[in-house]
Amino acid sequence: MIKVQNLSYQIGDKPILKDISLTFKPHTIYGIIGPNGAGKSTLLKHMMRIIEPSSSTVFLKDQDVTKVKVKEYAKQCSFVFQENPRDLDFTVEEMIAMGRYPYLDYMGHTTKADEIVIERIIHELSLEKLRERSMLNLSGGEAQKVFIGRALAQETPILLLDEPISMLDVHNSVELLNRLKTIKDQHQLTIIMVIHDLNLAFQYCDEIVLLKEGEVLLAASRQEVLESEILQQVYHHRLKIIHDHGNTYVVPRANEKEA
Ligand SMILES: Nc1ncnc2c1ncn2[C@@H]1O[C@H](COP(=O)(O)OP(=O)(O)OP(=O)(O)O)[C@@H](O)[C@H]1O
Repeated sequence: MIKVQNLSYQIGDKPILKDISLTFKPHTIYGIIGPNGAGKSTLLKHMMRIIEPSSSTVFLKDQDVTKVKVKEYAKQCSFVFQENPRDLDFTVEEMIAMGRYPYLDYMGHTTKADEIVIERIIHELSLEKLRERSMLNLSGGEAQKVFIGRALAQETPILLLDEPISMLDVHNSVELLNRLKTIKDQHQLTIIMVIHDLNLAFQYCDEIVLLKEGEVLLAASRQEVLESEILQQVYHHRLKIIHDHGNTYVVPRANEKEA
């Protein structure tokens, strides 16, 4: 279980996060949503420790994360950043293999067990045809899938993803979200992702955290958030909510800006 407690953060005199407290439980997909600049990535960066949180604000299994060794943290939490480096002269297979680094011995050797995981991830993300290709000449979407594969190869109980589908086409987005849902169910994972696509957020996320101007306005089940008027107010846009054969679709209404 990962928990954020009274987390505030400012840059200069600009408050970016305001007293955020959230508890993320296992076997749940969380969608962090909110308008541009709301503080979504900054919140995730604190949980990733890209921005080292001040003490007693982020806890992993009740332990202050600032006291957890980086390699130990890497066995518990894997990340995919919003912007990933593209100038990496490694093959796709080598990149996925990097996800195994917390488990390697001091010589950095992979074992048969590591190779089985790497093969499985390559297969599950349909990366077979790209496995020998250099990261240098992949498309944006292909590279994004590889970074997600590297995180999955870490086999952590917690997965933090900053806009994991931002570069993927419709088919690849849905395929990836289906895969995440399956591994969440199989391994009781906690998946926390920043996601802009409200329609997909409400189809795949069990819980929604709605941020605005550094504050949590609502953290609740997707159903509760859907039923709340606050969603349309925050985005200043009317949304059409369609229930069809057990699915719920959230669609922005064209030409109807202000809610
Ligand atoms: N280094 C920085 N210096 C000044 N302001 C910053 C810095 N980093 C982030 N900010 C500001 O902090 C706020 C929150 O940024 P953040 O990237 O967390 O938002 P976000 O909700 O993820 O936005 P988006 O949806 O556009 O990705 C924004 O107003 C941003 O301009």
